[in-house]
Amino acid sequence: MSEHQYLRLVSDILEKGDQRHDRTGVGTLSLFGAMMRFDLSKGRIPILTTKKVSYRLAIREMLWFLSGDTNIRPLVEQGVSIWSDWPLARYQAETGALLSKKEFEAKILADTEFAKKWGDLGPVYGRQWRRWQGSDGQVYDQIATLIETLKSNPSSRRMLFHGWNVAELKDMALPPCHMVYQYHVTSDGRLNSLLYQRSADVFLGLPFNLVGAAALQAMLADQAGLALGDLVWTGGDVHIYRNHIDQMKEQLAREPRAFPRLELTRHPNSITDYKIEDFAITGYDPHPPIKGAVAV
Ligand SMILES: Nc1nc(=O)c2c([nH]1)NC[C@@H]1CN(c3ccc(C(=O)N[C@@H](CCC(=O)O)C(=O)O)cc3)CN21
Ligand SMILES: O=c1ccn([C@H]2C[C@H](O)[C@@H](COP(=O)(O)O)O2)c(=O)[nH]1
Repeated sequence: MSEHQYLRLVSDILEKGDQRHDRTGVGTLSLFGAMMRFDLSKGRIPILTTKKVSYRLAIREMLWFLSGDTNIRPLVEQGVSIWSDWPLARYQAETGALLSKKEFEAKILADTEFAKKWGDLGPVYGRQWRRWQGSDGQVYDQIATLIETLKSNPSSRRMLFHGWNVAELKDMALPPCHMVYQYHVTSDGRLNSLLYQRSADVFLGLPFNLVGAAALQAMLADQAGLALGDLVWTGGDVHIYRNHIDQMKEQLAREPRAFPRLELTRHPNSITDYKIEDFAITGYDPHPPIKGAVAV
């Protein structure tokens, strides 16, 4: 029930992973189907300790999803660059301009019209979670419905939200990876969650996804007046990019430490009112960071 699960998954992939070509051209080692379970009930949050994880970026990303926004501008304003490569690639492909990521981000910040035109990722996570456009003409806020159900009918088996809106996939910069989140309330009032991730970049993406899912679970429990239970993570195509193999071996050689604690220091009335300052993480004592390039 700890970081050893992640490290075991890494060594399984390195040992038994299928060598595959992938969309990005980088190539991966991949296994299909994996599960991990983290106990959040004692106040611990799964932020990996075998490398330093920039967990604030992952929480900021989750708050951005919850805001319903799909433009990178508010992320860039907060110093979060993890989504900038995809709009930049589109800008370069469509205009032939050769800007660095830094130059592109500076233009996104300086020019609102430019940001509107080039900074949007299409109808990705935030759009589907908060404003799913139904074929009946109605707009559905899946997060609001989830919180209502957690409060009014916690034994429901229908508490989930989904990002895979088939009709809108073609307009997304990337189709959702962490695509279904399901919730469950135990008879003694603990909130469990299960995240299904169809595709997982085990070195760069997965550590962020675990932090995001745990932060979201903590906010939902706070909104619904519930305690925390387990976070179950399950992955489909679970892969290590070829240019991350050395980094993963280095990480495997490190001894994991205890996960840090998460406490929400404020209890806003709405899921959209949380701020990064509300997340108090204590006791995080990671090994040094390990760098790796993201496959675009
Ligand atoms: N190939 C790929 N992997 C991903 O994990 C991923 C995508 N693409 N596309 C969409 C988002 C963007 N995500 C990303 C992108 C970059 C980092 C990254 O570079 N992380 C570094 C440094 C972050 C920083 O400090 O700025 C890390 O060491 O965690 C992480 C997640 C997750 N997703
Ligand atoms: O939150 C995220 C977002 C993306 N990823 C990874 C998983 C894959 O390596 C790429 C997406 O490429 P696809 O070809 O669409 O699968 O991004 C992640 O791990 N976590």
